Amino acid sequence: SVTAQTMDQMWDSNVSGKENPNLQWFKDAKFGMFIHWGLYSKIAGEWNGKRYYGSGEWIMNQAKIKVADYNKVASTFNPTGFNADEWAQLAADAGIKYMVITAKHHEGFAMYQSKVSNFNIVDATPYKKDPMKALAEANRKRGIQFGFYYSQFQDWHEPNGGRNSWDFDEAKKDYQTYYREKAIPQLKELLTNYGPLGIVWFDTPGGMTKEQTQTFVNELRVLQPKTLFSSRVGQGLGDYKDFGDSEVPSTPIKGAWESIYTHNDSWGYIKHDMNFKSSKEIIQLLANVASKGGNLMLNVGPDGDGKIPEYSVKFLQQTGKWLKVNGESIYGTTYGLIAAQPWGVSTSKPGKQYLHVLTRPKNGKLLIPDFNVNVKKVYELTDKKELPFKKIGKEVWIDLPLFNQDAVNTVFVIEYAGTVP
Ligand SMILES: C[C@@H]1O[C@@H](Oc2ccc([N+](=O)[O-])cc2)[C@@H](O)[C@H](O)[C@@H]1O
Repeated sequence: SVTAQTMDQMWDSNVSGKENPNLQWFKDAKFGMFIHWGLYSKIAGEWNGKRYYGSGEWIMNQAKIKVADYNKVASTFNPTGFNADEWAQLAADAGIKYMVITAKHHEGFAMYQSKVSNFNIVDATPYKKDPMKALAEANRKRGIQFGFYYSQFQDWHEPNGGRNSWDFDEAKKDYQTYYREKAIPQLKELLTNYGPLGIVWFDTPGGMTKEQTQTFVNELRVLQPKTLFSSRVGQGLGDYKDFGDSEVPSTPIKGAWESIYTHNDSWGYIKHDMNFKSSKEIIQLLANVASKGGNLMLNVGPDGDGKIPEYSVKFLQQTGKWLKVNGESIYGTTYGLIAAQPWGVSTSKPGKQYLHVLTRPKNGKLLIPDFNVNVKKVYELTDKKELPFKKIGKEVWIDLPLFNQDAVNTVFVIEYAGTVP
């Protein structure tokens, strides 16, 4: 049988140990959209004719671009192609239940109207509009939870912000001044001006002691007590755990957690990175993450004109088509009680195991080597057609119907009585 690791075995788990009561929607959601969008989206991975690879949102750091030069990018940033309903509708069509977008990334530029710093999309660009107002509304209309990513420590625009060591001497920085004068007031704007937020997604803590982080968290939580804080707030004060980038735990994990993945190889838009994951890869990744009890938040990187790349649109819509008929085997499930097998993985609901057959056994005979419970019936999820099965000791053998070999994920349901040992 399957044993799940519990959170407190993880270093940065929620030290209070008591789970945030507002986590259920998150745990049932299973599938989220991450959006990295900023000035780096216009730079698109090329600076002074030189192409950069990896994470496009790091180009200011990779190319050691001076703040004075980087500011100029804002003066030509004009995403007239941005359409909030288009983005939220894509999320809905893809079967996505929550969206988290970068309000401010390490570059320090606010992708919303900020009274705290004029280095923002309304005051520093010809665009002069706040896209986050419309995006929050467009998601709310579709019942999609909405949240912001905020780089609380790294800010390469600010003399006292973290980690711009090519303009400023890191050792001379007073991070507390930056937190007090920019990060905290901006986070308060985000928790005040865009309606109820499902999530604040913090990234890479730094420059604060445990006590200072506790004060920081308390000061923000009072604004929206229900909002979930991601684990990268640091010091174990988050509500759910985020694994490293493009990382899935090897075994099931109890508690709320999330795997985050790029759709190609970059979070921010890079025009020369076409290595997009197919819908087959996305659907199988989602099943894999769900089988271990977690959420998948898949990223898209819109370009400088506010358009989501066509391959992201195409492959997400295809993923949505699969979820429309198979969503029962993902949404609201918990980790599978049948360990990963050569044919695929499992997810759970009370008295049910969903078998995600990613690779059809050549002879059509599917083996569950260790499932010593009273199996009541087995059927295919989509057409509910019952299938013959036999129990031999603790083994369960299922005769699979013919289905096309390159089907990305065909789901069968086992209904059983009793508890899986
Ligand atoms: C989602 C990503 O998060 C961070 O990168 C990290 C942060 C932490 C880890 N980690 O803990 O493994 C890995 C990449 C950012 O630097 C990056 O630009 C992107 O936003």
